[in-house]
Amino acid sequence: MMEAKQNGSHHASASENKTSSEVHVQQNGQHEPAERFRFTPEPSLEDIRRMQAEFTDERDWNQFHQPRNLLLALVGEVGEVSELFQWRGEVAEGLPGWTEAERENLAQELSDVLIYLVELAEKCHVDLPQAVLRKMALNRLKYPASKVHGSAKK
Ligand SMILES: Nc1ccn([C@H]2C[C@H](O)[C@@H](COP(=O)(O)OP(=O)(O)OP(=O)(O)O)O2)c(=O)n1
Repeated sequence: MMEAKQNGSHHASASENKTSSEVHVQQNGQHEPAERFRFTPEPSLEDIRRMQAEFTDERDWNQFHQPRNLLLALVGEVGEVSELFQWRGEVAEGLPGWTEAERENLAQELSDVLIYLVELAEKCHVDLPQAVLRKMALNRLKYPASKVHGSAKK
């Protein structure tokens, strides 16, 4: 977000995150449209885990950060994200009409969710990046593209 502020607009950083060529070839060989929003690659989930561990160690807060407390904190932050969307009706991709302050608020609340999620996984000894890979493999098996293409049915 620092870069976005220096550039004077979130749109600058969002467009930097878009691919320059017409079609981006993903690691799995699939193609995605050039205009799809992308993250910067860093920090990794392990970087986030380490930074949050340093934050809690420096404050002697590990004593409060047991799994159940972290889960409650996570759910509380999800509630704060929900508040930002409350009563707006459906919101289109890219959040057209949202102010910079609203976008920054959302970025902060989503970050809180991620930080608590990562720490909850750490305290439960779930290696989250690897678990995500396993879960996505299961998702692909459960919902073969050839069978479910264009259908949201379960
Ligand atoms: N005991 C705590 C308190 C805070 N944090 C960190 C993780 C979150 O990223 C952020 C949460 O801070 P707040 O509880 O102050 O929540 P908000 O930043 O959302 O503020 P508010 O609830 O006032 O909107 O700080 C933490 O790790 N452990």
